[in-house]
Formats: sequence, C-alpha cells, structure tokens
Amino acid sequence: MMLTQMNSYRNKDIKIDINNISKNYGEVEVLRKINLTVYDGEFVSILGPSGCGKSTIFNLISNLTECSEGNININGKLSYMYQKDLLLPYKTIIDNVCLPLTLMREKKNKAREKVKSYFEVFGLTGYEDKYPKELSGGMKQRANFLRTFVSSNDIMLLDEPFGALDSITKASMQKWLLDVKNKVNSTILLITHDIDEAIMLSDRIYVISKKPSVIKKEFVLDKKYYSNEKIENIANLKKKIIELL
Ligand SMILES: Nc1ncnc2c1ncn2[C@@H]1O[C@H](COP(=O)(O)OP(=O)(O)OP(=O)(O)O)[C@@H](O)[C@H]1O
Repeated sequence: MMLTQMNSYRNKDIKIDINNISKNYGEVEVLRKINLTVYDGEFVSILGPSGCGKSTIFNLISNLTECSEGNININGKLSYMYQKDLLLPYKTIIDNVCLPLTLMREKKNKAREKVKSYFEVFGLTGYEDKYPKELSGGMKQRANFLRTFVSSNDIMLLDEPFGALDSITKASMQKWLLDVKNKVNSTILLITHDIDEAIMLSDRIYVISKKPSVIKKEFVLDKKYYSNEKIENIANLKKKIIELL
C-alpha cells in the first residue's frame, strides 16, 4: 500500500496541537484556518513555498507572535533552531553548546560535564575546544543542533536547518539528523521548502499553499516504502507534492 492514513505515533500523546489558526498582519492574510498535530516522538515537516508563512507558524507555536484566530496547545518544552547557526565566535564549541545551561545559572564546569556525553552521539567528538570559525558549515550546524537539543530535547522546532549548506553536505547532514533522531527520540517539527528533505526525514508531511496559506494535504510516510532502495516510490510522491505546490 502506498500511503497509510495513520502511523504508529497516533497512539501517543499529542505534543503540538494547532487548532484552526489564522494570522493576519494588518490587511495581509498570511495563514488561514491551519490545523496541525504532532505526536510524541514523531518527525513532522511543514513543506511550502517561500514566503507562505512557515516561520510565522513557528513564531506562533513559540509564542513570539499571537494568532488572529484559533488556538495552540503545547504539551512539553520547546526549543527553536534557526537556519543561521548563531554560534558565538569568541566561545568554544562546548561553551556555545552549554549556553542554554549557563543562561539558567548552571556552573560552567557542571554544564560542561552535562553536555560532554552528547558530543559522541552528535558526531562532535574532538571539536569541544575548537572555535566556530575552525568548523565547516555542516559541523557548525551539528553544534547548533546540539545546543538546541540542550535547550530542550522534548519538542524541537527546526527552521530550514540545512538551507545554507551545499547539496552534498546537506545530504550527509540529513542522514546524520535521522541517525541522531533515532538515538534521542525527540519530537521534531521541521520547516522546509525542500521536497526531498521532507520525504527523507519525515514520518508525516503537511504541504501548505502560498499565502493566504492553507494546508493542502497531509502525507503519512511509511519509511520502508520510501527508503533509498525504492527510489521510484519517492519519485511518485515527489510528483504528487509538486502538483500541489
Ligand atoms: N512582522 C510582520 N509584519 C508584517 N508582515 C510580516 C511579518 N512577518 C511576516 N510577514 C509576512 O508574512 C508572510 C509570511 O512570512 P514568513 O516569514 O512566515 O514566511 P516563510 O514561509 O517562513 O518564508 P521563507 O520561506 O521566505 O522564510 C510574508 O509575506 C511576510 O512578508
């Protein structure tokens, strides 16, 4: 069967519940009656064209802006990773990663001790004492992702995390992210306009239209069906998504 309407996450707790939200900036209608749910441990992507309001959805979820209509329920602690790496150039990688803890007044040594064990899981062993300028774009995004994870490993919002990377680095970072996700099991909501990225990473994809944005379709992905060996299935799904955008 090509698409299943349900996946195994549907039996789990709801972590993000967006009910009928609309958002206007003055006269400009950006979002129209958006409904979206993310379950515990699920990897969900929002896929849409540039300027359709993807970042606005994240800003609403993280309470940086208010809905014009509708409501959002969050069950857990959020962290938010932006496309730009935003690592502080004068701090080492380990101290950059520790920032969320030191901002919560954790002692430096204790914070370093806490984050150290994650360096291996995140493929950053040996980079602890380097400065951001000594790292490649991909490695910087690993560190950025780890810092986001340290801020909260519960619900992670990822805003085009690999958008600035070249396509080869991007492909290896996507594999890396799936591998880390399988080890840490956080709930992840990703924003992207990269169809391949959404297909490769997600358990479920919401395709949104250009503004005023509505959800055009939801795809539930069976990972076995969309594996690298089944490239024709991926091509078929991509065709369906392109027709919607
Ligand atoms: N604070 C604001 N005031 C007025 N208009 C805004 C504001 N924030 C966003 N917009 C408008 O809302 C629309 C959606 O913006 P948003 O950044 O959410 O889109 P996006 O899909 O994330 O874009 P991109 O893919 O380019 O990052 C845009 O047309 C933008 O100009």
